[in-house]
Amino acid sequence: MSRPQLETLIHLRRELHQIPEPGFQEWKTQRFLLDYLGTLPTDRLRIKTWETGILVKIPGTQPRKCIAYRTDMDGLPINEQTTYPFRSRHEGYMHACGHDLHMAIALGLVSHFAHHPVRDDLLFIFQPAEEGPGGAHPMMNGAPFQEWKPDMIFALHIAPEYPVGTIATKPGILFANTSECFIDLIGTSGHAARPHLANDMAIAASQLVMQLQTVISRNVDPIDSAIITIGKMDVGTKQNIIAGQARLEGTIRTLSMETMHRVKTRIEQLVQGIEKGFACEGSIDWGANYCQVDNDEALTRSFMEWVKTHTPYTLIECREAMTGEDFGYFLRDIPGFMFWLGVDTPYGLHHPQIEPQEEAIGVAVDVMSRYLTELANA
Ligand SMILES: CC(=O)N[C@@H](CCC[C@H](N)C(=O)O)C(=O)O
Repeated sequence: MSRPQLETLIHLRRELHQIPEPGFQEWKTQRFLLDYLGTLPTDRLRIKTWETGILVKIPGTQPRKCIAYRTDMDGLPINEQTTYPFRSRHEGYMHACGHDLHMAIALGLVSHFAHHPVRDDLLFIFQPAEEGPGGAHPMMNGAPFQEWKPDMIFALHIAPEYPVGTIATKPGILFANTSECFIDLIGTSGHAARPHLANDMAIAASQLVMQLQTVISRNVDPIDSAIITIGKMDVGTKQNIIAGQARLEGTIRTLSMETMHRVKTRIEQLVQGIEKGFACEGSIDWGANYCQVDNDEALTRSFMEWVKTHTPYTLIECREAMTGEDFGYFLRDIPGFMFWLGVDTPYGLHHPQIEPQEEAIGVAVDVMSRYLTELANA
């Protein structure tokens, strides 16, 4: 890709970076993407919207199959702390998981194939709500996707830990099963000086958080992997009032559905124990569940070999990660894979200071435009 083409995509990424929006509220993002798509040779593109998402089909010259590429679109509730002059204009929201880069890459690919037709149909999917509550599954059930259902599907995710020019993936499970976990405990509030007349949910919640970690250390096979992270606790109302309620918000990660089931069962038992032990009421809402990202063995192997032999980039066969991705729903039905794209930043995903190297956009468009061309013309 030429320097001016890369500059255009970097500009698009910076514009998108300034308007991060929560899942299923990506209306400005959708408008921005549609406006850019409108500048491309529109006689070559078929465009449909679904909620805040977009599907773009580029009909092939002699189609035998349809090949899809997917990007996510949503931002995260994080107060940005980067050094960028183009920081988020949406107070309290940030593209801290690379979805701004992911979208710029997808736009680069649409632009490329709008000007360079291939034999098979191509479908570009701009999917809302990856961070939650999950847009992939409902989008797949929607009419536009059903009408244009692809035969293969691919996606990438930025990887802070790898240098620019690195592609990392593996056949089989790449990302974990996930389930959100919201636990409410209801007791009785009261005066700080009269604890015997109240039922303190600060104590109950603290004990529960500690007990939850024993599920990982004592109920999961140590050769297997699982995580329970409680990322948020909301307890009580004031320092001198005994807390009558507590809410724990977290996420569970496992490498199999069986382990997910076991972990959830143990959490339910522990919450029942807290109810008995503290004479309170407990309830659990499992929120959004994502199935594992399970890369197709043969397609992934042949892509890895192709990167090694046909590109100047570094290919790493990585280990699975406990990250979640609702792209797993696409891969449950359609063969394909996801890979990591090196963006070389010391700050991890979801960090308020993450500043991915934008040159990686060029690497991704180069790799995927060449790979999709080869598949679509084979
Ligand atoms: C790539 C990435 O960071 N994905 C998120 C997916 C979150 C799923 C859901 N909201 C949950 O928290 O379980 C991740 O946190 O791994």
